[in-house]
Amino acid sequence: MSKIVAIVGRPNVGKSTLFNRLTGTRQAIVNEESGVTRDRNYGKVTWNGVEFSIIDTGGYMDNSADIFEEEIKRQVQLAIDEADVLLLTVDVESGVTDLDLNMANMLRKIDKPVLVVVNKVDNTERTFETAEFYSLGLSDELYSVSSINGSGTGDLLDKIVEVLPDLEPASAEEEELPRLAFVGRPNVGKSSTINTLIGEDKTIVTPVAGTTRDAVDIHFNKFGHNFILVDTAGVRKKGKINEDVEFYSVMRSVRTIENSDVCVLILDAERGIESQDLNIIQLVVNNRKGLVIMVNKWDLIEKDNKTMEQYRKRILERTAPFTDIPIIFASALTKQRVLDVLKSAVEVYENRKRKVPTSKLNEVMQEAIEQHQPPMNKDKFIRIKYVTQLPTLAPSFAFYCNLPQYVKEPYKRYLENQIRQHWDFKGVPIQIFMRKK
Ligand SMILES: Nc1nc2c(ncn2[C@@H]2O[C@H](COP(=O)(O)OP(=O)(O)OP(=O)(O)O)[C@@H](O)[C@H]2O)c(=O)[nH]1
Ligand SMILES: Nc1nc2c(ncn2[C@@H]2O[C@H](COP(=O)(O)OP(=O)(O)OP(=O)(O)O)[C@@H](O)[C@H]2O)c(=O)[nH]1
Repeated sequence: MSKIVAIVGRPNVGKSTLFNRLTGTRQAIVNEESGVTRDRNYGKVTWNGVEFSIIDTGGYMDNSADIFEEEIKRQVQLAIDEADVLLLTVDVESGVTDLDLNMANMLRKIDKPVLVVVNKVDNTERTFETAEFYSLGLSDELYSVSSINGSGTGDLLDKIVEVLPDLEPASAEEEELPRLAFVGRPNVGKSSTINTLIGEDKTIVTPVAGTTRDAVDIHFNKFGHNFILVDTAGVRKKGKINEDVEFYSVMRSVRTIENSDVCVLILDAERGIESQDLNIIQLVVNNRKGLVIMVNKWDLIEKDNKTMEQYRKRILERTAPFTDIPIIFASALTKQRVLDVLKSAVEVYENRKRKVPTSKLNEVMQEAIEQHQPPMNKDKFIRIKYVTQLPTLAPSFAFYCNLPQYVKEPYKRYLENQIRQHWDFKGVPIQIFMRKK
């Protein structure tokens, strides 16, 4: 089960610098070619063996002076709804401001852990200036950090791990059921699809209340398979605000995606695939979950015998380099192909569990490597000796070779494609590692 930490704070206090420091990465995966937008706001951290996600709530708005306080309030409220632990970040250079106080007021009313992080404490003198933040009335302890040089962040991470909720692992029986999630922008037809699926169905076992909030998972049976539909309440609850903003759709999707095995991304056929959809796909891929794309409202499209293929191509142009994705053209309204979506999700679930025997893998891949050797790098020959599939939950492969650092992205993509050509990993992100041998 997922654990989510959100960084909140007014503009310019250093949220994104803190985020980069805590996630230990420069998450600027700007991949212009593939059209996959960068992922500056979401990252995974493992500290003392505990894994959690961090979300930076900043940066979605332009930083002009006329930032609406209303907008900031909404962001904080959403972070409060969606996260398990909140980091209220403040800036020792500017001291306590009205906006800090407003946020503190909102955060004081909730019963989730809130840590006050005083940022920009770059040297000892500045430590003496942090005391004024006790006036926020939020905690007995302040965490003084310098996101720029890293000081204090270890203590902060220790504390985060300490206060994260202990989520009971799901029961053994539940562990084995495929967990499916429906995600997508507002109004694409998520609720309608779920209702079409479970509407009059009498085989629903029980709605199980989520542990941390009002998420409801529904046990469900169709064509001999048992499933869990993840977070149906979150989907079915009507949005109170205009959520057609990237931040909201991503933020709302994080926990749902993390708690699933396979995500069905629903698109509105009349709108096609948009940048927010790509963000959601990025989130699915980062979490190494399975993916099915459902193009909903297909009943509204004027079509001939080429429409579907053209539509499919257009989507895959945007998701590249990940293009081995099932796409189903359906209508929740007329029920056309809605069951195919479910079938496809089950296939993807099985694909994600696929384990390729090492001998067979080497047989096929050695041949592929012989046919197309890794390009020489700095006059050096790269020799790939053998490959194994790692015992991870989602498929990942380690190629052992003499100079792993010299094997570049295009060649890794070649290896991945070869794997995909020989075994069915449709809908499943694959990781390729090069290791020294
Ligand atoms: N001296 C010092 N400056 C810092 C520190 N952390 C961040 N800054 C600077 O503060 C400025 C704002 O940092 P950001 O991380 O962009 O702030 P933010 O809160 O994410 O801002 P928004 O994206 O507008 O919400 C930048 O110039 C940073 O270099 C720090 O620990 N010490
Ligand atoms: N024509 C047509 N309309 C559809 C279809 N599926 C959903 N709709 C309509 O699209 C609108 C939005 O559907 P919802 O199921 O509420 O969408 P949602 O994604 O759950 O929306 P949010 O709760 O806002 O996130 C409703 O008016 C539905 O009747 C479909 O397959 N065809």
